[in-house]
Amino acid sequence: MTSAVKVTGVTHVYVTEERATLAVQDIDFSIGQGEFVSLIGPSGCGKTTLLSMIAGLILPTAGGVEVGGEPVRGPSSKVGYMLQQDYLFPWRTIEANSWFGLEIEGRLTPETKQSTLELLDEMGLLRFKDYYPTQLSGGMRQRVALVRTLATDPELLLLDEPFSALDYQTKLQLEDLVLRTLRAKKKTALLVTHDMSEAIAMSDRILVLDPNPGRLRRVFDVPADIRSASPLLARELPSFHGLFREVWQEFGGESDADR
Ligand SMILES: Nc1ncnc2c1ncn2[C@@H]1O[C@H](COP(=O)(O)OP(=O)(O)OP(=O)(O)O)[C@@H](O)[C@H]1O
Repeated sequence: MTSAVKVTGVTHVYVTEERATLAVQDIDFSIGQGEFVSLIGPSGCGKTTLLSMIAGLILPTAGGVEVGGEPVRGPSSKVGYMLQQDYLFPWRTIEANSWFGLEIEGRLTPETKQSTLELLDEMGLLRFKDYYPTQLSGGMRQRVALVRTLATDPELLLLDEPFSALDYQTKLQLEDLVLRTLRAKKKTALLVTHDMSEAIAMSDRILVLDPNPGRLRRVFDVPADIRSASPLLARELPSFHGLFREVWQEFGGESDADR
């Protein structure tokens, strides 16, 4: 079966007038169709660099990236991006913000408008369609950003800390909504997060990166009982706590057993 994402021997060096920075080196991994994978690691280990290469925003210095079996040579409508900030246009209504990606791709038709309204309905936002972003809460705005990302029907979603600016309760609710939606639509997702609990609660697999330069340190498979639970209930399972300890130790943390 073709991988949804294939990263092979990828290295990226940022070159400026002052210096060259080896951001990531010799990274290999693939993501299966419909799989949800998280990328975690200390600040500066190259998470955003990797996402940018998969999105086709920057090119690898060495190695290659494939999405849906085709080499990535630039941005593509196969890939959707959701970020920490929602980047909604304040002068556009929620409905018009939701269409934005379709408009840019020249795909705004009565049918795609209708399917966007259906997505707004799925996210519990239909009655706010004529509101403006400033009239919505942070969690609602991120739900609009999710609708805008899904409206173009990408195969792959790149999620760069989309929950990190939200309060804890809203974050858990949105994690649940995003996971249910992506599973139902059989989308492939790669999430960058600093939150180990979030990575464990949402993912099928977790990739841990080392910094300076960014390298793949370890891959964790998330047990089936966690994967079949909601992100909220997953956090109560004994296997969740076991995996949390293992990942924590990988980062150099201590457990009670070490003391
Ligand atoms: N545009 C750029 N020009 C030069 N160096 C860069 C650029 N972007 C990132 N870097 C460097 O590349 C390395 C990896 O950065 P990157 O932003 O990918 O890490 P990250 O893991 O996403 O960090 P964080 O968790 O803090 O967001 C860092 O050393 C960073 O300083």
